[in-house]
Amino acid sequence: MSVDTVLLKAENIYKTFGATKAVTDFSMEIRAGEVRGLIGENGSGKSTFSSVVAGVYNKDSGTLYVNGEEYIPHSTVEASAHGIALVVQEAGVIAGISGACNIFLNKEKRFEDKFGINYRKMNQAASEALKNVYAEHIDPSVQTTMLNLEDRKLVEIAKAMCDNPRLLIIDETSNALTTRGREILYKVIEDVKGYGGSVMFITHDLDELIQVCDSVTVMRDGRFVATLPKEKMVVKDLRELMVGREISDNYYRSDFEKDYEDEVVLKAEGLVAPEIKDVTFALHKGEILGIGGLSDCGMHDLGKALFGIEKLDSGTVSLADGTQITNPKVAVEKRMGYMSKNRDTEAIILQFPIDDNICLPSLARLVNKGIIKSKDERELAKTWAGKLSIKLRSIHSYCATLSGGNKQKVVLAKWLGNESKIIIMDCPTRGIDIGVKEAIYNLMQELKKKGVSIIMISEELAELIGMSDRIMVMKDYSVSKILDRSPQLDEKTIIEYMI
Ligand SMILES: Nc1ncnc2c1ncn2[C@@H]1O[C@H](COP(=O)(O)OP(=O)(O)OP(=O)(O)O)[C@@H](O)[C@H]1O
Repeated sequence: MSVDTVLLKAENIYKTFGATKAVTDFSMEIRAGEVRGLIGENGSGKSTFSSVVAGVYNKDSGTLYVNGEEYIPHSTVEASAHGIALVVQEAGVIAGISGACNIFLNKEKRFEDKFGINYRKMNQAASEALKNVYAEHIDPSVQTTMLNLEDRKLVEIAKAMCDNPRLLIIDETSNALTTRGREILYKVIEDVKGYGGSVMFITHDLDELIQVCDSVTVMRDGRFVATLPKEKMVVKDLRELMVGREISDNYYRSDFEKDYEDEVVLKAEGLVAPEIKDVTFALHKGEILGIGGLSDCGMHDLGKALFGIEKLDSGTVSLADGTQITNPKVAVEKRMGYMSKNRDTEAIILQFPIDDNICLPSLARLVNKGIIKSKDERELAKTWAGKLSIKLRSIHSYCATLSGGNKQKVVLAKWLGNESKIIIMDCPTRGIDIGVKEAIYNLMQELKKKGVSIIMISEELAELIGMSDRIMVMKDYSVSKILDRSPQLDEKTIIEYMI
């Protein structure tokens, strides 16, 4: 197929959800062999459009063409039959069944013999599919619930790639991956290009976008804004096209003097768990303590342990008043908050309304004479949804109807609404657009000024350097170094202690 062939053409696509106009009069074309970025603010319609192309949603109107022929997918199975595969933003695998069963979902017939499905053959083929996406370390017979977030994503990528799709759609996946996972994803994209296929790549990371994509289409409020070739992909211009206003280049802190109190609010002493080795540190009032390292260095488990979710083999997490955090109930009572990296499964309840999610940690505070007035609940939820500019149709809508970035804002609203004094944020700006990122960093500084202490676990070195008072670098499940905020602190220094 020539690179001039238009593989996908979308003409005047409309998609609404009730009163929400998710995609409006949107048109674009992707050529064979092209890697096209698709960017836009949270809620601008990227996932909805890609889901229409991948057969998840029916469009309201407009026309899709694949290789010049009209294409009307009614399901992902039909889309897959047309060579279109989607890797979704969050949980894309089915829990409770093996990686192999996920990879060959709806394709089980391929392994049928006179005795039924031959799972040995299916596992063999799944091993091959995983190998093709550089993920041979995953055992395809293992249930996906046993795998970590990255490996679940790799199973999903293997599923999408198993029949060499003509168009691979990757919706905001890199932020669930480690550096190694991202390298794998980029190799897969190169492979698709190599056989003449195309990729639609959705990301909020503009540096990654420029590195990976040949061209980019910008969406705003469900509409087409522009398509730019690689040579015109400049971060500043892209930000402005997305947001429709100028965004400052430097949204991190500019102060470097010690700017937190001596008072210790949380002490972790000799923490030991399967993936934590003898971790000891103190968190101070008004401090942003960054925790960085390679994704499997133990920092995500540490976040859980500090909130009492992960059981410790030994060691203690204690607060200034002597309370030991042994479970999340005590943590919430003591005004601690925890934002999990696994948003859809651990941080919010998708099938609950937005207001219920926001109010969940605050219920004890909302009780008045044994009852919770729905007016109080609504007010609390509305206040925080407003402060964080959550893009929603109604405060009673289910969280499942929100775009990824807006779900992340609900998680934050939940802990701010409870007036948390200590917040553990695991990858707080994951899936967040550039405008909201700026707002979250400003909010962190405001919280700090009010004496709130923040533990920010992050895989983004720029974010750690830009926002932390101190950075605790972890390696092989233990603390390798604690670095003070300084204008001289650079990524290279942190990396030296990480690897
Ligand atoms: N299933 C649904 N039901 C109702 N509204 C929905 C549904 N899915 C998406 N929306 C709404 O459609 C709009 C576009 O959402 P979409 O998920 O496409 O945005 P996005 O650009 O992918 O955002 P993000 O970068 O945050 O992932 C949002 O207002 C969202 O709340």
